[in-house]
Amino acid sequence: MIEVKDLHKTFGEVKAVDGVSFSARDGEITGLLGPNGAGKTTTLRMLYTLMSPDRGQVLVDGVDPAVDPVAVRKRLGVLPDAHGLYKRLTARENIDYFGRLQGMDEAAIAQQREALIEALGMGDFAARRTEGFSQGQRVKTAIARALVHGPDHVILDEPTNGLDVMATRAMRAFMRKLRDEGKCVLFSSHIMQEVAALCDRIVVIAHGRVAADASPDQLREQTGESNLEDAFVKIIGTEEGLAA
Ligand SMILES: Nc1ncnc2c1ncn2[C@@H]1O[C@H](COP(=O)(O)OP(=O)(O)OP(=O)(O)O)[C@@H](O)[C@H]1O
Repeated sequence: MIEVKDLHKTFGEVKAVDGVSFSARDGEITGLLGPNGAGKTTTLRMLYTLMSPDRGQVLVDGVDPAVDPVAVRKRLGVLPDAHGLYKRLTARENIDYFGRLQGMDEAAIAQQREALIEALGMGDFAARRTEGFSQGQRVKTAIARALVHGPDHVILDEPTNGLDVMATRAMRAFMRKLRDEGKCVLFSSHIMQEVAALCDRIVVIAHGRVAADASPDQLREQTGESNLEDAFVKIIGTEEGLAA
């Protein structure tokens, strides 16, 4: 379980995250939905130990990354907003390298890597250098790399950004599979349909604050809108920055 308590982060004049609290449970997909610039990426970065909060606390299975960042990183698989693949390495080599960084032995790396290549449909390009990969191929490689050590929790920053319809469907199916394995899946998106299609729980973020935190059904109920898209617009107060 991932818990976020009263997180704050300011960059100069910009209050990027202004008191965000929520929980993401194991065996559920939690979506952070918000318009461009709402503070989603900054929140996730504090969660996966890339950035420290000015104030507030993150707990991953009760462990605070400010106290034990290595223990937290072992529990997390992270697809960051910039995928940063090593372009001279093949997809397989990129995955293996991360397994070694996690201290795994070669047999375990090979087994996990091939299972992920199969699950993500990467067989056609796994032996190629990542230089020149399409967006979908890059995202898949970055996800396989993030999951090679078998983390309990998965954090994905805009996982379907730039993917075509087929790749998006495959990514959604993969996220459901992770959820059904009991993992805690937390992802960010500014695409309402995405969140509506996938999430057990939706945390709506606007201007660095949580504007709503509920299941899709509860959101419909709370707003009195049967259509989730209308419910989101009502909660956020504007359609700006949200893609249907
Ligand atoms: N390193 C930084 N330095 C200065 N400002 C930043 C930095 N990171 C984020 N910001 C600002 O903080 C605010 C929140 O940005 P953030 O990237 O968290 O939003 P987001 O919800 O992920 O948006 P998007 O959907 O566009 O990716 C924005 O105004 C952004 O310009």
